[in-house]
Amino acid sequence: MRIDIVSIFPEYLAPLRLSLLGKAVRDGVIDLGVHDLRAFTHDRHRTVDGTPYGGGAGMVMRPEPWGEALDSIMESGDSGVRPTLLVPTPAGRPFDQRLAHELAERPWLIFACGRYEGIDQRVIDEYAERAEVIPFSLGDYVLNGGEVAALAVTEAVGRLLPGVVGNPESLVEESHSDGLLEYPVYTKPPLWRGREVPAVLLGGDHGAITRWRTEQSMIRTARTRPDLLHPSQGLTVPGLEDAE
Ligand SMILES: Nc1c(O)cccc1[N+](=O)[O-]
Repeated sequence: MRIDIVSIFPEYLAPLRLSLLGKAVRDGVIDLGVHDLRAFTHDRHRTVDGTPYGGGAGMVMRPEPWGEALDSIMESGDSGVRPTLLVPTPAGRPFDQRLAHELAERPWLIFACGRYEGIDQRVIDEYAERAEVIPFSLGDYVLNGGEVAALAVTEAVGRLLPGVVGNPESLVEESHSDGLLEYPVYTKPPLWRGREVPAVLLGGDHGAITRWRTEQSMIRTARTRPDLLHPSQGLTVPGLEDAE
């Protein structure tokens, strides 16, 4: 998978060179390109923004540098491959594990990280003809720009690619992989500050352990994210009032 990220703060994306994703980049599983939008300006001040038409507070990112940056990136790619242009924005499709899996199937992701009040809409409209454009949101809160969202989505997608995480099994039992939140986990020591590990996990009865974990996932989901439980699932959550 090729991933290109355009930002006025390219150093914000440095964490992508660390840990598992950094290894995936070094191993060539991910072909990562980080691009400074200001490299596509031509004035002394390297201007990337302008006052908004129609008035209002803040600044809007001008279309010209974006056009030059995205043209340059797209022209450097395989003309037979249609990229997916991801635009982090509060006005976008909520990002979730389903979208992560969808994006993990794409050959080429390009992130356009906006700042200020956002990117001139004509940029989005222009590239809708040449790419699959997906404005997306990490959540209903305000960030200063799209870089944090690009980091999060790159990690969520990158870790799904073959060869990135050591044990693919670990991708199966995770929060949201089966529509439920993951169960609580424990490791040594068996007793810590007077707190014991649930006995079922020490008993070696794998059937009982699986049942306990499923029950804990449903209880945790019902408590924390009841919106993930759909009546059609027919899930009955064990008595919440006496759950451990
Ligand atoms: N929420 C937000 C923002 O305020 C600015 C850029 C991107 C996002 N987001 O992806 O959620």
